[in-house]
Amino acid sequence: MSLPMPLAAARIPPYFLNTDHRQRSLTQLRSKHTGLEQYIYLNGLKERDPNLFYEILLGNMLEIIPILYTPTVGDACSNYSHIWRRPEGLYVTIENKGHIRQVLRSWPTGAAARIAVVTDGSRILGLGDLGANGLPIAIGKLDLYIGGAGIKPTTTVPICLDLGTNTEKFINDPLYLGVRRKRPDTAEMDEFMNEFMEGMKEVFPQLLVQFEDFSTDNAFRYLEMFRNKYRCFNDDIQGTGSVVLSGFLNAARLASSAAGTPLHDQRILFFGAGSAGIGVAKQLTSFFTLLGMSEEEARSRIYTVDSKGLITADRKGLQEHKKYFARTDYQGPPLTSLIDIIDYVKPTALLGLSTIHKAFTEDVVRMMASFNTRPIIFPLSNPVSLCELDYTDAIHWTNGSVVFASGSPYKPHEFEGKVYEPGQGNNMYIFPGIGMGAILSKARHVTDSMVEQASIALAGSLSADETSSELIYPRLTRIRDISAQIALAVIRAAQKDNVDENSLFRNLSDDALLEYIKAKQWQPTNAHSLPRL
Ligand SMILES: O=C([O-])CC(=O)C(=O)O
Ligand SMILES: [Mg+2]
Repeated sequence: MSLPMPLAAARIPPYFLNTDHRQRSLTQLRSKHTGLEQYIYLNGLKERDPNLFYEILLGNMLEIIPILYTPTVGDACSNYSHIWRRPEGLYVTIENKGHIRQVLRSWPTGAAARIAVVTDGSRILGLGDLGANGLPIAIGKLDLYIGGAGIKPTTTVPICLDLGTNTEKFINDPLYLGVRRKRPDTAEMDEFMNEFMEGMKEVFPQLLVQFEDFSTDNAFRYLEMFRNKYRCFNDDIQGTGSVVLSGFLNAARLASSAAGTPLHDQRILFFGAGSAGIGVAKQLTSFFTLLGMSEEEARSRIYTVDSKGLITADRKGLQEHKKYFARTDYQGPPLTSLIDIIDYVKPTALLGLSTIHKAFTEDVVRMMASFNTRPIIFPLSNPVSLCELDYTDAIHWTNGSVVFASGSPYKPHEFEGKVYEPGQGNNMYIFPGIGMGAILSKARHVTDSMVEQASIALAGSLSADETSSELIYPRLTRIRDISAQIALAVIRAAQKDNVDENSLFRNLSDDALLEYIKAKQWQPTNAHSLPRL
């Protein structure tokens, strides 16, 4: 409602402008008792006053990101049909098949859109098929694009593809917001996805599409189908692959300076062989080949484990995406328990992408520490309630020798007089920079080398202080700077691969280009926000 000025002024409390409304909002936020209430509060603040919302996000990242993003966004998704307040993203449903373009055209900012995060809700974090409740993960990722890379809010589009859900509980919930049907078969879904992607290209010609939290088979399938046709990437395969490679490189450096194990002697055990597990394994092997290893040699460094145990090539009915890393050199009876597998493999690094809470038991962790001076243990499943290992346990059971990164945040921990800081191996360090680089260079596609260079740039971005504190990822408060450096590396890789359509950058020096990228980063205006009347 807009009122004539004198009347409008009369409705603002007389001393309002002399008070710090940002502080008031933070106090209100902190008075909420659960993460979900804080999420709802922030969501309301974003609607009332987006500038203030982003100011608060940028000024308090360590506090706010775990609410908008993992772990609390997991609660927001699980409960979305119940906490829903207002439209805040685009739903494209299976019932829209045949006229998806019209639905896309209803998005208010139209062709100005630059980045869409698209989920079909079928595998939200490690929480499974949440159907139409998946939208908050797309919103959370885009808030990180805005906060972490400086993408302009009005150019972002969160999209939930509502193709039904196989989770009975939602179909039976009277408040469930989605279409009440089971998910379609592959043929029907392919038709839908083809029409959707064609429509996206037509309605939003400048758009980068980030696929998020699709079930494993579909994650690989649509990445392969679309990666050479559209400007797109998959965050769970490529983003997670890239961020974990980066943390692994820094972890291996720390571990090898303690034990002298060179990079090519690492044995890496993946507990979990879904899109993230296999995505990370592929990123690591591809990097090893850059170091001069043969593909065979690189692949032999990797062991994968799923719910049935060590994945071996002789196993019947192995899913397609698991075949590449299936072992051909193990002959005995199937190895099913993690402890037996660790005893057989003697890994230097144990990576968890299983969504099995506390799967890394005391025995497992102590065994890792028994043959590694600095065991590398990354329990990466999200949210925290599904993480394979708590940070405090990791520190205690290894006497502080662990090199640790989890997918969701943990607080620093004091042990025997020393404060240990955990790493967060979450794709949030990578996707904002990949996105910004792809958008600015107008890359036709997101190539493997753009993803790989993002990872190398992140690994090399530690400050002297972060290196001396033995961190493997930079501190989150520096994410805007880090994203700019990653974007620079991504643009250079796009140029080398000849997929850039913005040739202006080719003549700029790295310093000049970095400056340009930073100048492009959107800032909330600091005009003192007035309440909307
Ligand atoms: O969203 C996150 O925190 C990381 C991620 O992509 C996932 O777990 O699916
Ligand atoms: Mg994800």
